[in-house]
Amino acid sequence: MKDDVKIRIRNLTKVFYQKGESITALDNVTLDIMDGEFVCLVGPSGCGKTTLLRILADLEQPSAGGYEIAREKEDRPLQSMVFQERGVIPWLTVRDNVAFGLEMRKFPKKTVKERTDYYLEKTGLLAFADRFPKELSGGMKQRVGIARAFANDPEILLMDEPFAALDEQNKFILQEELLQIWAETRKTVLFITHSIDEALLLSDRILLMSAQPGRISEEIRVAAPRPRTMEAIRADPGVAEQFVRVLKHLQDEVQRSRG
Ligand SMILES: Nc1ncnc2c1ncn2[C@@H]1O[C@H](COP(=O)(O)OP(=O)(O)OP(=O)(O)O)[C@@H](O)[C@H]1O
Repeated sequence: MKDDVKIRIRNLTKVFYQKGESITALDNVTLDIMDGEFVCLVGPSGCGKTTLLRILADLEQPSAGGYEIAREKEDRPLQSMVFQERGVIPWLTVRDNVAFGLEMRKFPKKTVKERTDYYLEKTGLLAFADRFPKELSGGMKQRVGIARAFANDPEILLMDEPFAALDEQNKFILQEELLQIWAETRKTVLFITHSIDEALLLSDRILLMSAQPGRISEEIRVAAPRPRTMEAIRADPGVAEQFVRVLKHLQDEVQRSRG
């Protein structure tokens, strides 16, 4: 694989069969994601975003085509996934949730503690390390999922609308925390969102998908300088133009799929 390509997707097609009908969720998707790139997938509901992530997470098999994730270290998991919900294990404390992947891989106790503490601190969870998920707010639970994903030190991170269920205030805080951790680790991230603001704040590149069957129909490079804040993004005229472009794309695709 070319040096700096982290995820290479070639002619990926996924067809689901249900009750005698076939649904083409992904149609011939070809795409390279570079090492350390933050890419957001945006598209109308049902266009195949989650299907693409699930294939890259090895939870679903492609019908045709394939993908490759460049491996840098042998002892790393290929990918960690952060979901909108269901991301925490209810019977484990916050600390044990974050340490889970590392424990499974049988790292020395000292390494597990150091790495767990580091990400607990980064996500503001150190003081809550001994609590159980039912004692946490929605925002804190999402922090646990993020801390665990980064602590695992995977080759790539896959995030499926991790902030969608949070209120605006919490969402802004978590988005900026995520950006800080990402800036330190420079993990390759593929992130699904329905929020144009979120995509513009986080991404190096936004991939716009067409309504079913899902294809990548356009890409937008977000040139705004980093580190970014929502205030700066909202005040940037270039970004405002890109907002309108993404919005128009979504409106056109929704119209097309209805019509
Ligand atoms: N296991 C499955 N069996 C049958 N059809 C499926 C299955 N999983 C997904 N689909 C169909 O594939 C299409 C793409 O679904 P997917 O969940 O990937 O879309 P999405 O873009 O993530 O949608 P949303 O934005 O609403 O979450 C949809 O039509 C969906 O109904």
